[in-house]
Amino acid sequence: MSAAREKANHQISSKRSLLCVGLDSDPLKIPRIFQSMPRPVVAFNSAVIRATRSCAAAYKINTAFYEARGLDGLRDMEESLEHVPCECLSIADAKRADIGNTSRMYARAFFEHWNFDAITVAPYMGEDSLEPFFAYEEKLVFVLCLTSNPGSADFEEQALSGGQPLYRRVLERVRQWGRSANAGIVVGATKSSELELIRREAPDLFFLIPGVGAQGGSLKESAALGMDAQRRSALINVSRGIIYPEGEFGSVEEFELAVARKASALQEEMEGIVCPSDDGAA
Ligand SMILES: O=c1ccn([C@@H]2O[C@H](COP(=O)(O)O)[C@@H](O)[C@H]2O)c(=O)[nH]1
Repeated sequence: MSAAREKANHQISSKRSLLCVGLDSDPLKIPRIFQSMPRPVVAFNSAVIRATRSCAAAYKINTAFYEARGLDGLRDMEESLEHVPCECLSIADAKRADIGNTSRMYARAFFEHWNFDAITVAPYMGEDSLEPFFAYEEKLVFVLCLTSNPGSADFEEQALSGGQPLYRRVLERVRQWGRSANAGIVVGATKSSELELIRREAPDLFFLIPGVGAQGGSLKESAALGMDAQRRSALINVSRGIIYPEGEFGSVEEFELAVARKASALQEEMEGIVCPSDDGAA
């Protein structure tokens, strides 16, 4: 069993939460109080992490928000990763994969250099492009399956010659390729009508479910339909819906309070679904 998967599942059970906080931190959107600090994005991320630590099972760093700023951004990503509590799963939302030779370098970068627990990868180039990621048996590899965006209709939902949609072929293959339970898939929260069927067909995979909040997916449906039979093995990502609370903040503490309120409201919604027998009582 992959250590990363165990770590995530332990967090889900102990925090009664499937919450993955997305650190999609855009320097142009972060509150003014951080702007005058020496490393605004790192200060912002560490405040978000402090405010959400008791509710979050995982943190997802979308690398695009850091790569967009070149070396400064990568330094911020590296330093922010150090603030992610070691008990929580760290996910590099990098959506990589290339010919095997190149994928090995991507896997080394994210799993060895930065030591993320998990990564997102694209299935388009096939088995040899993903094998270098699955070779890290202790990590979790989330393969894009049915994504949350409208463009999922262009390829993922297209039927192959036998009538099966492409995303279901991806699902079938990922189940064969993963090792030591280190395989996962990404399914959008906006695709809740397909989520039930996908979970039935893949009872063993770990699900990463983005698209709640700003993209309109339902938290309750995604949580109820995405978990496995043990009521674990699913993470619901929320990025903008947590990290950018409305209002002006006079201090970091005020900002943290607003973020903590958002995170705990989401955790409370999930608690009764993760632990139904407790009626949500802590
Ligand atoms: O299908 C997908 C795959 C990845 N994402 C990523 O998740 C977050 C969602 O952000 P929100 O602000 O909560 O909408 C973001 O990093 C996306 O790149 C996704 O949305 N859908």
